[in-house]
Amino acid sequence: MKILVTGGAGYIGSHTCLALADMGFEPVTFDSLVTGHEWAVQWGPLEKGDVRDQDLVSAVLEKHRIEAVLHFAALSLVAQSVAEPLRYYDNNVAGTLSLLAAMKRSGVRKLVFSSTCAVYGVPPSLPIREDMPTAPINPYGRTKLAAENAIMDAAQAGQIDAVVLRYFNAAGADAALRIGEAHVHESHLIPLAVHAALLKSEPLRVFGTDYDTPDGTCLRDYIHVTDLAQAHVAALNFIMGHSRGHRFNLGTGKPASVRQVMKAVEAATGRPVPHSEAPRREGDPMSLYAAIDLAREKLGWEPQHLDIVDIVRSAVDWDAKYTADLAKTA
Ligand SMILES: NC(=O)c1ccc[n+]([C@@H]2O[C@H](COP(=O)([O-])OP(=O)(O)OC[C@H]3O[C@@H](n4cnc5c(N)ncnc54)[C@H](O)[C@@H]3O)[C@@H](O)[C@H]2O)c1
Ligand SMILES: O=c1ccn([C@@H]2O[C@H](COP(=O)(O)OP(=O)(O)O[C@H]3O[C@H](CO)[C@@H](O)[C@H](O)[C@H]3O)[C@@H](O)[C@H]2O)c(=O)[nH]1
Repeated sequence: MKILVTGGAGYIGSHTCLALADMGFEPVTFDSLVTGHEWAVQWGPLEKGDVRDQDLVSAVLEKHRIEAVLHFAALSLVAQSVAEPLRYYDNNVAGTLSLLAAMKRSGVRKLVFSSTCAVYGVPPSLPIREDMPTAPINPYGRTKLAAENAIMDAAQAGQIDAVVLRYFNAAGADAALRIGEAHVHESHLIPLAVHAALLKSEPLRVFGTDYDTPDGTCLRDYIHVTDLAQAHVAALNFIMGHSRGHRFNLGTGKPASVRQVMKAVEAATGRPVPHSEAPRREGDPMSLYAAIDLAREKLGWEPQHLDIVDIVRSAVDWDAKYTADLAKTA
């Protein structure tokens, strides 16, 4: 079965292509390479293009006789979305609407969408369940919620069948290190902390040390990218046998603070993480971690990587491999 993976040249999309191929699916990546990498597309063809190009998406759906779409393609950095909101609305909301129109034109009904825990904003209680109110506090989260709403309304109207996956913080890399996180403008905590420990970058800035959390820093739910990829395969199998719209959280359910992540990086690298304390970052909720009972029950999915040190170690191993590869090609 051929699956279109928009954003398949990106971090989570490429790991999902790997998981799809392992399970006998044929992933076809559709990606503009705005933040993705051609080298990450290893398990099927790459069709270069922008999801907002409706004619092209429709032609690709028909050329490959695609049966379902996994839609990862998006801009996804909170701080960048605060600075460039219209670029985010255009890419993430107009992009999703255009994709939905192309699917309708080409008769493809099944969709799995990458959403985010950022749609919850500041949750009323923890852990976060899917039926809690959505009230995103940054433009990125609002674009993802707008796209979700369009998808769920189309599903409610019987036009598509869709699974919306709200992931928490993706981290780590493929165990065989074939692919991993390689954002050109890196802003994520784990890779930045690893680079700081290895003295490849400036000291880490800890954004906010006065939150009402056990150690004053933000809590997040770091989920291994391979567990996320497996969840997409489970979601695809689920939606092939179900109709209408469904939403699931994907996390570990276990929170880690910024300081705990720094300790994990120290354990994984054997080096301290040089850092400074900085003001809170605009758009950051204090604590986000998931209730994952629904995904367990309906998708039959269970995260396998629960130890933050193991997750960080996987990121460290990938960083060493990627750095060595870059040095070879330099
Ligand atoms: N990384 C996380 O922790 C996280 C958490 C929650 C949700 N998400 C969501 O998961 C998805 C993937 O995130 P990621 O971390 O792999 O990001 P990424 O930047 O590595 O991957 C995104 C991919 O989409 C492509 N893309 C972007 N806009 C496009 C467009 N208009 N047309 C075609 N291709 C386009 C990029 O080139 C890139 O390959 C995103 O939708 C993001 O919002 C990520
Ligand atoms: O240099 C840094 C970078 C981050 N942080 C903190 O680390 C935590 C995690 O930040 P980051 O790794 O940037 O992830 P998030 O801002 O939580 O966003 C990620 O996780 C979201 C889900 O929570 C996704 O929707 C987004 O796409 C993805 O970028 C936050 O408390 C940040 O304030 C720092 O203290 N210093």
